[in-house]
Amino acid sequence: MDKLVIEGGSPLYGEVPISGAKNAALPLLAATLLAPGEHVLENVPDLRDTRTMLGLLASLGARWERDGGLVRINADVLSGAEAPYEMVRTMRASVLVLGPLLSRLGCARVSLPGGCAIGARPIDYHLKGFERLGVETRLEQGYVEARSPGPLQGGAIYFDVPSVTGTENVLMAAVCAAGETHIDNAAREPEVGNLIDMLNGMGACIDGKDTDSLVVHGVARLQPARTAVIPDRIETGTYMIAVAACGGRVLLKNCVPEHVRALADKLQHCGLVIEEGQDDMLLVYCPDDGGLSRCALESIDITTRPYPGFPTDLQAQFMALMTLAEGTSVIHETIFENRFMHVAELLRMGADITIEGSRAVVRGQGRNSLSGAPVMATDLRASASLVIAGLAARGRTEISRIYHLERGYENMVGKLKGLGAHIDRISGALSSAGAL
Ligand SMILES: CC(=O)N[C@H]1[C@@H](OP(=O)(O)OP(=O)(O)OC[C@H]2O[C@@H](n3ccc(=O)[nH]c3=O)[C@H](O)[C@@H]2O)O[C@H](CO)[C@@H](O)[C@@H]1O
Ligand SMILES: C=C(OP(=O)(O)O)C(=O)O
Repeated sequence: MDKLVIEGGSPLYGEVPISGAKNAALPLLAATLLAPGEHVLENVPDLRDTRTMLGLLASLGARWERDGGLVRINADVLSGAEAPYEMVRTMRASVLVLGPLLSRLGCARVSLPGGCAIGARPIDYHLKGFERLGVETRLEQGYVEARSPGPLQGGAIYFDVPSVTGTENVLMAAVCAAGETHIDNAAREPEVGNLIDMLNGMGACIDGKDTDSLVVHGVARLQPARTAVIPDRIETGTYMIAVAACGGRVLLKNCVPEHVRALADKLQHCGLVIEEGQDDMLLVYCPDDGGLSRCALESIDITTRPYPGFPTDLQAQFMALMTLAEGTSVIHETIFENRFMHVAELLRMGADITIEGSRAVVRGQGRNSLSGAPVMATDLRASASLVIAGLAARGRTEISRIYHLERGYENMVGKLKGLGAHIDRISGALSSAGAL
């Protein structure tokens, strides 16, 4: 099994380019199923998840080619309407093809994703939303079978909890439904806004972008468009936290400072200096304390919330940071019921954390408190938290099961090496040879 090997203790210096957002690229790729013709997407990150989505689109009949971040997709003829279990189980966001297939073909068969390491993650809001548009849904042999007896009709949908992919899926189903669709308590994440921009560029008529109340005025048809994927705010936040953990001074390029406001506010409280440059730059550094560039970190509490609140996708990374702070931090996870898988691994590195229901109490023991250890990644952001802990720890950390990380971080090893980190990816063959 491939591993990451990190020799911790080096501050980070330099520049890092932020990639396109996984969570924006996935719905944009799915949306290309909505209209025949050639769609062009820019700034598409090359990740395991975007490859899986391109594989899924190809299995539905779409043709695509990729040149760096530029992806051209042509979905003139759809040859199927099914997303099989083998694909959905490796990437839950495969359910995002349900909405476009319903809009284009009036039917779809998509495997239920099931739970994952961070929680049960049902898709009942998606299905209720489709039903409000006149779609009949049933569960058969682990698959959602959705069919519209006639043309889709606009309807009124209220989400009990704002769901990101639920909002995206219903938007894509509703764009060509007759009449108006109202989505209330919709998700306001920037990735939803990116999808709305793409859909409106294709000829859809959606009002209410960036609010929790969306109105879709159904249109007869859509045409392809050219759309750029927004910068990844979770990748941006991960590197910001890494600088806070390791010390140093890093310029983050091609990011949207506004999208990481909740994190920046917490990090500034902890002692990090953050300067917004031009629109697409953030300079983060730990003020110098006698040449070591490793200021003392103050602890602070966080509660995860839907955007613009503190993102659950940065909770694990922030927890790694709080183990290095002076004082106690309470981390309250309100979005997913089981998103503390990283705690057991951080304990192996010397952290002092106890879990009390949906709260983790982190007793920070200062900057030099973690020591390297062999640890195992359990999900995407848990993996990122272990990388941050490993970068800040004394000695060597080996992280196994890194395929989780590769779902969502483009070239993380290369980017960190570019900042001076001592991190390498070693292949399974090499690591077992080393063990002999
Ligand atoms: C591909 C993608 O964009 N993934 C993101 C998306 O996931 P995803 O869209 O799956 O997450 P949701 O926003 O839907 O989940 C929010 C909450 O609603 C619950 N819920 C959701 C749908 C539903 O039908 N029923 C239900 O009960 C979930 O269990 C969770 O407690 O938003 C999450 C929350 O910001 C992020 O962590 C994920 O990185
Ligand atoms: C939970 C995440 O992704 P997904 O919804 O694709 O599982 C994530 O990006 O942190």
